[in-house]
Amino acid sequence: MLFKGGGLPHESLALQEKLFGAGPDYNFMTRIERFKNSLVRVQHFIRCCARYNLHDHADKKWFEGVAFPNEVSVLGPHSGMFIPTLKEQGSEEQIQKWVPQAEKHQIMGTYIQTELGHGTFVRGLETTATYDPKTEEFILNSPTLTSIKWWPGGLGRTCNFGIVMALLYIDGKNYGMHPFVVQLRSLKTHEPLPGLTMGDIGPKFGFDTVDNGYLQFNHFGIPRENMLMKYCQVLKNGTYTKQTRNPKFSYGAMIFVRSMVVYEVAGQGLAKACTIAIRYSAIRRQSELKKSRPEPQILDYQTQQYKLFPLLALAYAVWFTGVRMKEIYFMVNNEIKQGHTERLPELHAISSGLKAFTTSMASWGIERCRLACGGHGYSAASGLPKIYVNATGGCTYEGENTVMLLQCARFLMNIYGGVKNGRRPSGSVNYLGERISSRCTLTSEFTLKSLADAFKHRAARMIKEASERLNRLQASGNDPEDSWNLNSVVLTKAAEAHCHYYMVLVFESVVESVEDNCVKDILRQLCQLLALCGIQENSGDFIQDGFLNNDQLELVKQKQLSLLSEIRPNAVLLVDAFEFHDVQLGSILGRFDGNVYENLFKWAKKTPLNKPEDLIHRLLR
Ligand SMILES: CCCCCCCCCCCCCCCCCC(=O)SCCNC(=O)CCNC(=O)[C@H](O)C(C)(C)COP(=O)(O)OP(=O)(O)OC[C@H]1O[C@@H](n2cnc3c(N)ncnc32)[C@H](O)[C@@H]1OP(=O)(O)O
Ligand SMILES: Cc1cc2nc3c(=O)[nH]c(=O)nc-3n(C[C@H](O)[C@H](O)[C@H](O)COP(=O)(O)OP(=O)(O)OC[C@H]3O[C@@H](n4cnc5c(N)ncnc54)[C@H](O)[C@@H]3O)c2cc1C
Repeated sequence: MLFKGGGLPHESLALQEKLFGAGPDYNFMTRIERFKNSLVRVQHFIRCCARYNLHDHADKKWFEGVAFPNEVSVLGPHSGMFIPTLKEQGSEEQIQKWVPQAEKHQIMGTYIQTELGHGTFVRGLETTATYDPKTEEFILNSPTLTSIKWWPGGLGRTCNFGIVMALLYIDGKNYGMHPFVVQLRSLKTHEPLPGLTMGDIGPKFGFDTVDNGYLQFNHFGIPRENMLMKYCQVLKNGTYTKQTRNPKFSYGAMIFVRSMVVYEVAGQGLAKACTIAIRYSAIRRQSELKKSRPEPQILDYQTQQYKLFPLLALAYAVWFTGVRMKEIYFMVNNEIKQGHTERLPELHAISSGLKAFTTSMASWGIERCRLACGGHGYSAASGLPKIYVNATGGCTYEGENTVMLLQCARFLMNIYGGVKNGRRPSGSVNYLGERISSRCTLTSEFTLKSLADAFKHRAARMIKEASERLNRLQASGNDPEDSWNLNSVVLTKAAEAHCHYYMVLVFESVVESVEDNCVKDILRQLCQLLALCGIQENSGDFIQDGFLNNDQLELVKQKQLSLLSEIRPNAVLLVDAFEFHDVQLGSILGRFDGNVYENLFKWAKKTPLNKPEDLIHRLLR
């Protein structure tokens, strides 16, 4: 049970539900059918929560994994953003009023921030909420075309409530972005309320089961009590008060989801893709290794191992890092609730950095898994296209990845600047205060410590150089903003190096904590492979300052190749250990029983194009 903790009982419960275990095939549906099917599942899921007394969020998550395999349902924005924002930004009274209704799904909400003209630049959003002390209302308005809200999940058709991020105006003064609870649709008729123009934004790359929507406000009034008032209040007479706390608290929902995405999206998506590709590679036989011998399993080709085993190692690394990210989020969030906000900047930086780093790696990795499955990987029957289109959304939503790396880099530059002025860093950046050795200690043993040290050296050097380059750009006459932009490629690479080191370190710590020697040895091999591939793929970074020499690089290559053979006997077991049920994988290639060909044939026969259809028949006759 390296992975699951208490998840299995809830998965088994969910699998007993006929609708979840053996529903209609997603691949043969139109977008509208996919959406409707997901809504039917949502309703059934809600009934199951009541029937099985599922209140705990983690328990529901296990259930959801079976109910909505490899897709986001409209419950995602509701339970992942609407409810957490109410809880984090609402006053006690507001929490009492809305959270119980939301948890019982009597109201369904979403998080409404992005606009047609701006997503990344939150300070550039234009929707206004103007307080009118006479009516004690906020008047929400979309003053321009670009201010129309665009993208929120569930907004198009489903949700009847939303948290709207808007600029607060009182007496002509702009107080910045604040969250407002807004009823969007009638609880009786489900029609949009007067003053709101709303709908679905149309088909997308993935996310077929979510009605991402648009919303235009036409001087739409909401009661004063609907501004979430935990950190800032507007009194009846229009007086604005705020606690002397970090103004970025209103960005809390984004930190939460970014922290969850590492595990929920990147970790799960890549682990599923590896399960499919590795199981299939053990079933598929092709070509000859030796003359007049049976065709080998394609997993026996070194090149196939070289494609897949580094991704398997990455899947384990991202999974462990995602679990650690969640722990850090809840720990720091608890500290914040008790008034200790010192670690908020670090939480913002590490969640931004890891969200970007892991979703990019997972997205690239899932596509490599698809390519490694040859022709059948290209078929929807592989399940890989669906996993890819949904997971790759994580590179964009909740902060576009480049922008998130730059946020992480901003923190790293602040910390590095502080170190130069004698401050001691702590937490994930404590290594920036250490003396880092300039020569690599890697030997043919490749201890995990020596590998992690190599990544530490790389990150520290790249952060130092990014900082020095920034200073040089300013010293040569550029203003700070231009210097930042002229240095931004270097900055994103420094942030990636920091995240890469963090991931290797997390993996190393997990290996050290394992007591079973056999499991420990196997995980050590994976961790070594992860690190060695990281060194080889970024070898320029490690050689640039003479840290690693050519002889060591040759050793890296040799060890990488020998690890492929060492991992081969355990490869299928290592993906089985993720314990994904066939329903969760949604893949004929990745079936647990390995019965691929027979099921591919059955599946193809069911495709709607094979059914008698008048128009096609007439056109072809
Ligand atoms: C329990 C389980 C529950 C289930 C969960 C399930 C999760 C699974 C998810 C699957 C489903 C997901 C569905 C998809 C949902 C997508 C929802 C969205 O996209 S919604 C839309 C998402 N949209 C986006 O993500 C938009 C992305 N853009 C942004 O977030 C902001 O515009 C920005 C951060 C880029 C800049 O902000 P700006 O205000 O211009 O700030 P400056 O740059 O000027 O920096 C000034 C200072 O502020 C600091 N600081 C900044 N932020 C924070 C923070 N959060 N905190 C602390 N500090 C922060 C910064 O470091 C700096 O410090 P210093 O150096 O001065 O000391
Ligand atoms: C599937 C999906 C679900 C979503 N769900 C929601 C939701 O529920 N609620 C919601 O409010 N929003 C949602 N969004 C919107 C999402 O949060 C935004 O699309 C995202 O934050 C990116 O912003 P953008 O679209 O403005 O990208 P842009 O900022 O326009 O990005 C375009 C390019 O510009 C670059 N760029 C932009 N700014 C900078 C900069 N400062 N420095 C360097 N490069 C820069 C980016 O790196 C990128 O390459 C969703 C989006 C998707 C795809």
